[in-house]
Amino acid sequence: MVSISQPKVPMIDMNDLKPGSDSWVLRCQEVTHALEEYGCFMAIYQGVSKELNKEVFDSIKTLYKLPAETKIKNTSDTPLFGYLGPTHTRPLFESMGIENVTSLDHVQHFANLMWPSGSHHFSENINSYANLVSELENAVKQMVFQSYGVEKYYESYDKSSMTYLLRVNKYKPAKTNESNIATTAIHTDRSFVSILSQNHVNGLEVLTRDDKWVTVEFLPSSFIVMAADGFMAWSNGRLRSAPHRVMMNGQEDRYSIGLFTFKKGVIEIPKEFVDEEHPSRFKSFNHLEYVDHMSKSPVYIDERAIKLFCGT
Ligand SMILES: O=C(O)CCC(=O)C(=O)O
Ligand SMILES: [Fe+2]
Repeated sequence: MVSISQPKVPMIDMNDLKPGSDSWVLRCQEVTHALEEYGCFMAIYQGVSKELNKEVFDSIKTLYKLPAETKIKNTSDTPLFGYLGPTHTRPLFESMGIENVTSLDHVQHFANLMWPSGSHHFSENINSYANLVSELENAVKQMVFQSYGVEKYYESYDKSSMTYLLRVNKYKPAKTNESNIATTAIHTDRSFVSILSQNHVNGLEVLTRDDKWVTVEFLPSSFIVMAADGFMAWSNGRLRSAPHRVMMNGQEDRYSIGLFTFKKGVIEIPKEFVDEEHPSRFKSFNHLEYVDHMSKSPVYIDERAIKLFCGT
């Protein structure tokens, strides 16, 4: 019998890593290689306990039961960072955003808008979840910087140098007469790094270098780590900002959570990345200006956006 193996995104165990240990050094290479080849990998990471994970997903289900007039109170100065309701072109999708989610005050502000008379442990849970996932994000950045020999720049990308947006998404199953393709359009993320998790319903697909769609089959305690436009440009194109989309095929609601990170201020392309063999492909740019510009005039939603904004 001929078995055709489906391509899969690489899986990397990100537990118990101490900078400098043998397993850290090995993982640095695996992480960087995965982000260069696929633009993403599946991180097995037990930093978020099963209990916290369950509470967070349960509270998101409750959040989406709120009436539309409450959900639209989730607004932002940056278009696309607040509530997005179902539209004609995207009838299955709803999304809400919590900016500066690593700060408890900001999550409480969001929770007070949604539940003026109290919200149990929503803020504490979401804030802990975001901070725990941000540890994974920081380890990934540190590993990539280290494996490229530019660790001296890591300090400018540590937690205090980034801002963290949490988006919680709900996808309804497609009815038989609805196209399931249009759940989300093919895009790359405007962030530096994106880290995604989901309930038990699959749907995320990533485009490989040879133009094949890979369905991500999440495992327990797993997160998809993606290099996004900011990280790709920082690396002068060494890392891939992976095009992806969501397709709903089953009969159940899908909930996903994305932690999107943005550099406060300018992303400088390290001079070490530019030489005769690797000509400069991107100019230094202000990351939040890029995000703001692209959300106000979204000419492109894939990797052409960053090339248009700061490509050389
Ligand atoms: O829901 C997902 O798995 C992906 C969401 C996504 O691509 C995004 O919010 O940018
Ligand atoms: Fe995305």
